Amino acid sequence: MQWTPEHTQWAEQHFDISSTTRSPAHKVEAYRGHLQRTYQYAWANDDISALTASNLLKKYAEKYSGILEGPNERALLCSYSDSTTGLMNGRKSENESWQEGIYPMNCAPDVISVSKAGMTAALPPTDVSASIGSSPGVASSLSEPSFSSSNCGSHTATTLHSGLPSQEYTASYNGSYLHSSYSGQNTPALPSPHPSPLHSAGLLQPPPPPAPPTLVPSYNAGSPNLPNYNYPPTGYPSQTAVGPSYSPGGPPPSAYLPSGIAAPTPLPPSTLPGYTYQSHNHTPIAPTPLNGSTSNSLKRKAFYMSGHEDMDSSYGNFNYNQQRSSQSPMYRITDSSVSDSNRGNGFERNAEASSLAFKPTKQPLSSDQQRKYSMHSGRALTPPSYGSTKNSVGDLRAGEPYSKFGSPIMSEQTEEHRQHLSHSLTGPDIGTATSSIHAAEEQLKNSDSNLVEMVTSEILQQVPPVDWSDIAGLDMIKAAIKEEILWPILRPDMFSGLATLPRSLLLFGPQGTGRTLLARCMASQFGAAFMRLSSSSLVTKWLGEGDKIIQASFLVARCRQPAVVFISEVDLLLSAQLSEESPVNRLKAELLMQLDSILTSVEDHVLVVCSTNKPEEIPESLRRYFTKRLLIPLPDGTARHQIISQLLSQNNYCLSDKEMSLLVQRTEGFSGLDVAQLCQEAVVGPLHGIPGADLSSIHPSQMRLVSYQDFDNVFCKFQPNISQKELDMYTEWNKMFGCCQ
Ligand SMILES: Nc1ncnc2c1ncn2[C@@H]1O[C@H](COP(=O)(O)OP(=O)(O)OP(=O)(O)O)[C@@H](O)[C@H]1O
Repeated sequence: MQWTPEHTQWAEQHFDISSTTRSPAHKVEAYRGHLQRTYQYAWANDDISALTASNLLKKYAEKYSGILEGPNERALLCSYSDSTTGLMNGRKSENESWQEGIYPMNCAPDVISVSKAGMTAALPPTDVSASIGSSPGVASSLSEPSFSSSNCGSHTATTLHSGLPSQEYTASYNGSYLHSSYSGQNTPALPSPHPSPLHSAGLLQPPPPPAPPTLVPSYNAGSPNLPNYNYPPTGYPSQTAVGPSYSPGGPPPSAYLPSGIAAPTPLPPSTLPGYTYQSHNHTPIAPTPLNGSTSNSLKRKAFYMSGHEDMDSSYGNFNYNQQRSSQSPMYRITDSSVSDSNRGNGFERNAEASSLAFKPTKQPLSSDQQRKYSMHSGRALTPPSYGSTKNSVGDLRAGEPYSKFGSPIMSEQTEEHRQHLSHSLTGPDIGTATSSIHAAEEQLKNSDSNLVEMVTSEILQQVPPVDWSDIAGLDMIKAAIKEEILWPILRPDMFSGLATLPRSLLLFGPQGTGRTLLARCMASQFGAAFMRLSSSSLVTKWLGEGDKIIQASFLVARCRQPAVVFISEVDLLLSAQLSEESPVNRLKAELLMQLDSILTSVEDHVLVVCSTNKPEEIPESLRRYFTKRLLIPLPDGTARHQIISQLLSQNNYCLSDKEMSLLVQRTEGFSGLDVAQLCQEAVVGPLHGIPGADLSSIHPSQMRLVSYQDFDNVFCKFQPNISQKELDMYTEWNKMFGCCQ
């Protein structure tokens, strides 16, 4: 239809558009003017009838006059701005402060560049249905394919947004930055086929590609001591770019593809020069609290199953080998005095063995090593401990008597930790966390010192840090953990929409599939203390004082927070089969009490990770204690290949591609642990047949290479330990109660 002067007259009868002042007293007029222009724009450019346009104008004039004249005028303006005008054409009011406060793209690049991981705050309305506790990041990343014309995103676009025309600005474009609560008011979607003037003017261009991540948590870059640390790069392509979730005028270049939340990257340590995270003034838009983790999971699955090679660099398979900063505390293993075997690639059996809880013969690490590990694992993303009094503390590290305990702070790290904390925790968090620590310290002082000492030496683990790349396969699980556990805890300010932070996690599935590795990895990523409680030890060896041990462990965890408490075989403690007289009930009651307090506490930074291979034993009423329940399956072919390659890379071997494929085939149904043990048996094959006397003098280079025959010889010792029936049971349980199908 044609624009005629009558239209202007009509509008003038409805709005006073003469005011040009911006004083608060004229805000109503200014805003009305804005609305009028906005609607004119849409009206003049769309095929709607004059009558419809008039009705709409009238309707919104009434609606907005109510808003504008209300007591919370400013807030309401902010809340509704994008959902109406944004939907129209993306234009904003000339009112500067309104623009600053609202326009999300101003802050998105900042947030993105800070996270270096492609986290977008944009959540299209299509995703607002998911649940609290589910990751907005997932939603954002999975819904991004509305830019379906892009090479990387197209595969998901068709499945997830098939209803949306590609290469077009749809209503979801402008609304996509809104938290669901912003769109509570029904707004007519008057699609504008025209790009925003800001776009046209080039004011909303995607930011330049962010600098390559420099704070990626890995620690062997360039270290000559860790030549075999990482998996072959093929499985873990590097992160190429992150970008905002829009692209004016057409499909974004692939480098700007919205790629969702990438691997959590350590928050920049305070020591990094030029770090300006705290300095930007934009408040990130609260991501949408999601309902329905299932939909998330399905999206994630679709994402992963539809050729994620193109995109995984910015998602689950973030390559930690890239661009490591020597200044990041995660990479500070430069001291050659720590042997390779202690560097912790997750495949180090000695390290594994040394981490068994309650093992009295465990050799504690030397104090030097302890300090190194605490430096590495303890300062990755957030400080392992902090407090107000420098030098007021003893360290709860292994072997230190309780009498030395005053506070969990390692004195020389205190200041740095506090600075870290100011980056990772914001606002009141800092105060509350510190006060929570002090409270825990007081309690600990009144506890049985022998018990505390036992806990700090046996349960508080001094194990090498674990990187995501140490864990073969499990891409979806790793992505879910990063998005739904790590990020919300690391950046609570960005996840304020979540009613509760996910603080407890149940990893269920067959044994030996890497659940402990995952828990250790989480601790490493958090820079958290890692505490490992073995339920079987608690209910056997420590039954008499098991409840006190649990209590003391959580107390120490609070003192050492951030901390990850890992409880293996938790079904033994929570089983529905326990008789009323069973002494295990005391342990169960104590554990539930501790879980309750962790779940309800806003100040504690303690994550509880439990594992079980009998999830069905956990009574229904207790399932709720686990905010997330993730099935950790047997490794698939690719993961088995990675495990074998990784383990063999520490030896001289000779296997053709065909033989390797055969090994992968023959290990079908094996757990990761089975595969690891098979390799360990096979690699000693060349030693067989060498006379004992010669063994002491033989040089490694004189040994024959490990061959397929060595594997063949030991295969008979290994059988898949798990039946198809059990696997089906896990799948069923996962379907009913799991969070990641
Ligand atoms: N996905 C994996 N990637 C690499 N190694 C793995 C993986 N899964 C298992 N392993 C190997 O198996 C060993 C045991 O793994 P882990 O202890 O984490 O399993 P788990 O599920 O906790 O088993 P359990 O419950 O029996 O203790 C690891 O040290 C590692 O060598």
